[in-house]
Amino acid sequence: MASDFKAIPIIDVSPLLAKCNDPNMAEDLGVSEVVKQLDRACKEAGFFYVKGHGIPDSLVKKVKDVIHQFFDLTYEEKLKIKMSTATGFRGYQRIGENITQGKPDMHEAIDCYREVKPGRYGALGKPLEGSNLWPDNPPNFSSLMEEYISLLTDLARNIMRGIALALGGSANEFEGDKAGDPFWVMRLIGYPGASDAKCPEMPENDIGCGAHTDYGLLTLVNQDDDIPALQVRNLSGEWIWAVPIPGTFVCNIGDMLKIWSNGLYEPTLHRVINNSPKYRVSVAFFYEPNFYAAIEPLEICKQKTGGVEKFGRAVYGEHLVRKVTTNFVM
Ligand SMILES: N=C(N)NCCCC[C@H](N)C(=O)O
Ligand SMILES: O=C(O)CCC(=O)C(=O)O
Ligand SMILES: [Fe+2]
Repeated sequence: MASDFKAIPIIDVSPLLAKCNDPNMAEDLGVSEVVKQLDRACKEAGFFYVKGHGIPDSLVKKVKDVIHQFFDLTYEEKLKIKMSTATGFRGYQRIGENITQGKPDMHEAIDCYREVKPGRYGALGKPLEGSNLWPDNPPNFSSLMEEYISLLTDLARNIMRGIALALGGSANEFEGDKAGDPFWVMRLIGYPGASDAKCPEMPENDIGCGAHTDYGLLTLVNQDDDIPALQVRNLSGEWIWAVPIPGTFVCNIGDMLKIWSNGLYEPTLHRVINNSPKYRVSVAFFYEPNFYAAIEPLEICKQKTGGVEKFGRAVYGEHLVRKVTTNFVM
């Protein structure tokens, strides 16, 4: 968050996607143009919309439709897939159970993580061990989400190739032991409206999700059309709306990219306030480093920022587990 941006840029990533498996992609003019836009967006806002992403519109909509259907169920039904420490923090959490900056958030959600088999990440990964809990209805809920996760993982990996070039690295900078085996997190979130029947006591301007930054590399948000609710804070502290733009994902960078880029790119504070009378859903997909990735400033970024490391070393999985295990009252 390094500027007083008033609007969030829209980037057509199709030229990047067309060339992202070409070993000479960095020399392509179309790719260079996208890379320039990514660099600017990451420096100035930490947020950007992507269009030309190739994810079918029908899937993007379908995913939100089934989530609306789920949140319309009674608490009793929803609690059949209740999240707990025993489920590896996977599953359904009620309104007010997620805590941000010490205050309960006015949202409900299903949290999902990449599967963690027992022992896979040793003692550190133990709290997240388990498989995701999916609703029974519709019967294709889980296959729909799995298809979505697979497509978004590929898309995020390709956008990260553009970001790697923007930082002056090779396109594969984040492959291998950095994010070649990416962890992922997905939150299916529902925010009651200002006078929603599900939450009649909710006042206006109540916080759907308090101000925070995301934890990993790159987040892709698929939000309901027609309901502005996501806000991003600029340098002066003004909250800039990330209004829904049909056909796009809202993307933002996470905490680990700040370290890898030695502060060239910083995650931006954002929050959610649903003042519309309508119930809003969003799907936040978090593309993250390898669970055990050791994050320290990349040499190329250090050189561009005075040669001194601005941040100490972090392990992504430690950062994630610390957040997840302190996010809830259950
Ligand atoms: N996996 C991610 N990034 N989730 C974002 C949730 C942010 C709210 C959370 N209570 C917090 O305080 O971090
Ligand atoms: O619902 C949204 O638009 C964004 C949610 C968010 O910022 C998050 O879950 O990290
Ligand atoms: Fe977020």
